[in-house]
Amino acid sequence: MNDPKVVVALDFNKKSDALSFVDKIQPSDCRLKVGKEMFTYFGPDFVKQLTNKGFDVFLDLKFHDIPNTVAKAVTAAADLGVWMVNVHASGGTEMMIKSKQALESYGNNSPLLIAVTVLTSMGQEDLTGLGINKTPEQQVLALATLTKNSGLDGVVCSAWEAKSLKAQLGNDFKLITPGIRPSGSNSDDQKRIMTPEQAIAVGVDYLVIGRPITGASDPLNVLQQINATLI
Ligand SMILES: O=c1ccn([C@@H]2O[C@H](COP(=O)(O)O)[C@@H](O)[C@H]2O)c(=O)[nH]1
Repeated sequence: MNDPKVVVALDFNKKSDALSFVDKIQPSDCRLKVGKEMFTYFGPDFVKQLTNKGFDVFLDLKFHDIPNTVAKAVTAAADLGVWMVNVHASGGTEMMIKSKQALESYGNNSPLLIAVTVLTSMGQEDLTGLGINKTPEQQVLALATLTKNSGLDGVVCSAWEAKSLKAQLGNDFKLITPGIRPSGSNSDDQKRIMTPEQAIAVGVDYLVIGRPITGASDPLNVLQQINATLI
């Protein structure tokens, strides 16, 4: 069964730019991520357009609100037919449990529900600035443990935490990592970065990659090169 590891972050402000890339690829090449920018501009219809083409869509809206509101939001995501949806683990156990329960009636059609731990754009200084006296690795482990105990399917973290999370939370607990940068590419605003090959080697399940692909002069070629290194 084909299980593409790369999830391309479609962070465009023009639908035509996103579709000109999407029209060159197949669902077997990669999964697609729709985040706050494209969802705010183009809404559920854009997500439907992608799922209708057969793509697995990760709806990356990082819900963070009271339990009732987030449970209803993930239900709306399930109604859209997305493959994966996320919440912030810092929303707490009750919010995560209620969200997971809200998806029970979808059975095998339920999207994977994962939680964001520490954003990959954040490093030690950012945590300290928030008054968190832990290393990123310790804080990720604390939030990932909360997420697993709430019954969710996995977490968004950086590849740097993958080894210890797999060892402590088990292989079935999915790790989805942004902050992936092919060697030689710009890190942009990402702080906890790793190359695609290294990330797969440390046990990451899915690699979220945006600008290194979408900002390239030949995005399809970059995607194909990355996929070739993961075989
Ligand atoms: O911790 C996180 C959570 C989400 N993201 C999102 O992933 C992509 C990364 O894009 P790049 O262009 O490859 O940096 C982007 O959509 C973020 O919103 C993240 O980077 N880190």
